[in-house]
Amino acid sequence: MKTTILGYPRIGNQRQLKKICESYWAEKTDKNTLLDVGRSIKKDNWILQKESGIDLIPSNDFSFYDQVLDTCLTFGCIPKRYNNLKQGDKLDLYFAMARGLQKNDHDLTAMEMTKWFDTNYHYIVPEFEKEQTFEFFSSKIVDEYKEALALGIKTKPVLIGPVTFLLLGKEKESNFNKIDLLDRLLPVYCEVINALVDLDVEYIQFDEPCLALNLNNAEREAITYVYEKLHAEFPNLKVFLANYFDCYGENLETALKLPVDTLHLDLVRCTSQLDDILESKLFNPKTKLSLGLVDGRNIWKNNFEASLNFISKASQKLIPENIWISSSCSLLHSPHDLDLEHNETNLPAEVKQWLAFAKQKLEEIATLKGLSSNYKAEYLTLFEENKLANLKRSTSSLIHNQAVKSRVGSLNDTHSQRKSNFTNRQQEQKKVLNLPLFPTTTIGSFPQTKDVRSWRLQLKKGTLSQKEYDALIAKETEKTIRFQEEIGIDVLVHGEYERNDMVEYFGEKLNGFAFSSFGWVQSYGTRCVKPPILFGDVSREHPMTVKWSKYAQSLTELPVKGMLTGPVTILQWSFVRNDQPRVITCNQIALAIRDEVIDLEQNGIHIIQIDEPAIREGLPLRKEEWKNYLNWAVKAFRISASGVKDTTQIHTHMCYSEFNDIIENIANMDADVITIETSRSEMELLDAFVDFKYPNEIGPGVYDIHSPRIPSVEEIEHLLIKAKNVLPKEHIWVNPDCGLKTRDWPETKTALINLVKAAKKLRTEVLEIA
Ligand SMILES: Nc1nc2c(c(=O)[nH]1)N[C@@H](CNc1ccc(C(=O)N[C@@H](CCC(=O)N[C@@H](CCC(=O)N[C@@H](CCC(=O)O)C(=O)O)C(=O)O)C(=O)O)cc1)CN2
Ligand code: MET
Ligand SMILES: [Zn+2]
Repeated sequence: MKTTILGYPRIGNQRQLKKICESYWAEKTDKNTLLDVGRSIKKDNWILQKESGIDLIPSNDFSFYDQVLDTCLTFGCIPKRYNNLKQGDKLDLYFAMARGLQKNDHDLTAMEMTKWFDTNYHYIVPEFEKEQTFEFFSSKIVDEYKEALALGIKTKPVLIGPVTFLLLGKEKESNFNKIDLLDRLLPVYCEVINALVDLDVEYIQFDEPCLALNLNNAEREAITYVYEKLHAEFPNLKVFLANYFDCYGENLETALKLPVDTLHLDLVRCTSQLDDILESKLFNPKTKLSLGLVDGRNIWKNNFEASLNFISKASQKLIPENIWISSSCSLLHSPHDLDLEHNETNLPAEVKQWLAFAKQKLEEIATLKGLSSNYKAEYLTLFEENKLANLKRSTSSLIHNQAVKSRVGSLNDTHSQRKSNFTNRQQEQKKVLNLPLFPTTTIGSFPQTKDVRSWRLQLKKGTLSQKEYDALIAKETEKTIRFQEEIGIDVLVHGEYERNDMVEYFGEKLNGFAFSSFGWVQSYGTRCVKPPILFGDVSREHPMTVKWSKYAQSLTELPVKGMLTGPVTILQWSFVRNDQPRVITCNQIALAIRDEVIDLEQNGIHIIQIDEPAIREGLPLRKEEWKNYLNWAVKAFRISASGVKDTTQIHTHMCYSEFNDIIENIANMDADVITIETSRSEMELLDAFVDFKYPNEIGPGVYDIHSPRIPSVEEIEHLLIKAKNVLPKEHIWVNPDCGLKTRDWPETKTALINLVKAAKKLRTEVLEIA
């Protein structure tokens, strides 16, 4: 039996990669230093895995920005607008594709970003056209293999499989099917593989998580075609085929027939799959199985007893040499190292002993191997420790709160129903709010500058008192209110300066959560989150946001929007307990948010935004399970939003989501106003709302806040006219795609001034026509 993992976190255990990349972008660091930091992270990761007892260590799981963007570069899939950069430095081209480039005589938009399956990780969306060609453009995968080899480690390079790569991409023209590009892409895959085989590569891991989705026949046939072809071309290459995040489902038959060396199973997400495979007539016992037993998506200690049961089941049909013990998916989605955590207040020792981060997961994988070996005796203490920790968790008094359980138990339909329907509410709200046509607003956060973050750090260290900290935040909030007044925004926000993150902040205020100090997980590029750890029943002890919203409202006559994170998003972006159904946990959060909404209303806040950017991401990968999820997710949002008067306007916000498949459910959330991300796709994401005749008000984003690029008045106006042509004008709001926290002030100022100008121009035009 051997151990492996599918990938390791690459941001560095102190977020070294984030810091160096951001410094490089700011032209404060040179390229060599950047490359050095990259090399040292890779080296540390490889050595750590080796020392932890991982037998087959991945390479090319490192990335300076995103693994899908890396794949685009590997195969020369570079949109034409970057052609002028192709002769220059490849890393600069790469970052231009990721972030856009507005410098010298360049003005290039970034490529689109979207969610990686059901995770909070965002990948860069490949762009394909009908005449798309491919070439072996970047040798990163080969270079990294050599880099590890030089350290004496023969790795398993990781490559996104060609079918998944194509399916993740976007057809930029409507007259072809991207899957038909396979004939042009596959020869280039062969070239890349050839280069690796020339270096004596034994294993290549092909990630094909599209196998967890509902595929059509053509797509399934593409899988067969690819792996038969690779087998014919490279009969000695060991193909490690990785599916994860769900079962193979109706793709299992296809997978079992493939001439691959190893099939990887995510046994965390899909526990039934091992039986299905072992009992299948199609299963070739010479095929190795990689048992994904250690959860790459959550932070609870593995249950060794349960894992050993899987291993022993597999051992009845397979010789030990044909069994891999592995992580369920890449550990990219896990925080680095629990050993760094020493803050007892945030992470009590009792909770800490239930957890395992990436480094600890390596140890768990090695221990599972030990426990399945002839040296089992040496590992029995670890087994007993694991059993005890899991037992303690299941019986801990920290977890249960009877009052919360009974409140959730007594929820009924009135809790998820506003007092009147939207049309009535809209009339009532018009009377009290008195907003112009095309009202302007922002999504909530304003620049989280280095200063703001350093105040929080100083507060944590004790070098700033709470009072001093609050005074600084108040000043920043006031500055932001004044700025919005000056430039003519209609519905203001307070700026969210008091928050480290839109989920972690609420976690900190709610009972039932613990926090890490260094548990960073990459969300996109250099941006990371520290998901709070939801271990017990959730309740709200005190109001969480009233103080700052009330303060901001006291500064101005204009309406200030209250700002909350919705229950589904808090659930989705936390590490959630796995001892009860998610719907129950979600309803607990929904009730806490509902109480907060009511408190805001009672304190004079008449517009309240409940962000639900993760509602789409939480969708199960297989359509069969959508209905159930959408029912409870939409209901949880409604529970949080329905405690208020008709005159109180509820907003929601979503970003990086495709809405086509779920638009009916989005409408069913019945928010008075929804703001969505649409600008990178040139309003394409609006189509779903138009086709469905979305009944409520809507603010399609007209400023791509994930890029430092500043949109011109004309560009914004162009997008607004697009919206005005397809939506009733009384329903349209004007706002950026998402919050401004990742932006700097100079670009924010110019962009928002342009945004207000564009809205005003449109108002005048409409009035002139009328
Ligand atoms: N949870 C979550 N998921 C999300 C989003 C989101 O906002 N939150 N937005 C979407 C896009 N994803 C994003 C994810 C992260 C960030 C982001 O800005 N993250 C920050 C960290 C935010 C944070 O937790 N900040 C803390 C800690 C800040 C910090 O790094 N402090 C320094 C010290 C301060 C300094 O001097 O720089 C340190 O600890 O070393 C704070 O403000 O208190 C970053 O990576 O830079 C943005 C978008 C989708 N998913
Ligand atoms: C990822 S959605 C972000 C919403 C939040 N209110 C903000 O403006 O930052
Ligand atoms: Zn957003």
